[in-house]
Amino acid sequence: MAAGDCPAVPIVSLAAPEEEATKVLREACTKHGFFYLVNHGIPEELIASTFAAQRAFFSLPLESKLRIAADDNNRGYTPFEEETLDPEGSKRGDTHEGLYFGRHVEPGSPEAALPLHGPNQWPAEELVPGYRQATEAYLEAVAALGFRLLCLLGLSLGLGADYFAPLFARPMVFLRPLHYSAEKSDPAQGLFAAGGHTDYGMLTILKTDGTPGLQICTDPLEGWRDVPPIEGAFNINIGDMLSRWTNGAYRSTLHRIVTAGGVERYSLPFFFEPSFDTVVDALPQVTADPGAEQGRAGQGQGR
Ligand SMILES: O=C(O)CCC(=O)C(=O)O
Ligand SMILES: [Fe+2]
Repeated sequence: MAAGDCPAVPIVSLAAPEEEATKVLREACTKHGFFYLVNHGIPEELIASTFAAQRAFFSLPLESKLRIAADDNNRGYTPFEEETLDPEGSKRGDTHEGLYFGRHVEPGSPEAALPLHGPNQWPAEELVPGYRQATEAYLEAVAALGFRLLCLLGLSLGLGADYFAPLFARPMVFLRPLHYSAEKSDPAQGLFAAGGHTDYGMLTILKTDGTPGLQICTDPLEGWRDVPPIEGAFNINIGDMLSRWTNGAYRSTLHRIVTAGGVERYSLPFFFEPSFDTVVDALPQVTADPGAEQGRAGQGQGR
């Protein structure tokens, strides 16, 4: 089957009757590992103000950005080409810079002793007025959306709407605002905006500025195919953790960002993971489709 013949990535609507949304979700997660989400309830103004805040931050001089360089808890700024999501397939680092923000954890609290837990690093208010307010509001809204999706995921797996929430009592969340340069990607030369990888966690809730670039590979024989932006929609994908939880029934699909050049790209991936002490093991009551994991063979690395 040629890449062009692949069925398109499904669209899940939160306004649809629950039974229908659950059915589309299951189909999407077993076949693609990706879906679009519409009627999600996150106001467009909040999304617009969050993107505006990121543009303002990333346009600062490098030394200002480095003042909040990522710390040991993986919170803060990472410069262009620092990250290489597919080290085997890349000749240079990925052409993006980014930031990480998590759930605020008070320094000195028992939780702060855990890896990756701690306070966020915010740019100074006078450097980027309103940055923190917009970004925190977005983080909160998208985390609430994550909890709504957990209900649907539980239903779609026959586990019940309330199965996952207790395992996310103190969720590990990371918002990762990204800024891609206008440099054209060149896969043949090992140059990527973001190299091929799977996400390591449960669920990624991605908003982009509408600039194309996202590609997925569900089967190495089919190659890479575009997942074009749909106005107003989120792109959601399953990570390695949920794939393991479901015995591979829900796929963690390879994806990458390949940019056409001449235009910068901004995106807001949000990584939604269970509490630090949640044990993730294959659920005996969920069975895998034969070959569900076949598209993952040996490319890229998890993030
Ligand atoms: O920038 C994007 O559109 C997606 C980035 C991505 O796949 C990631 O950060 O894991
Ligand atoms: Fe990713």
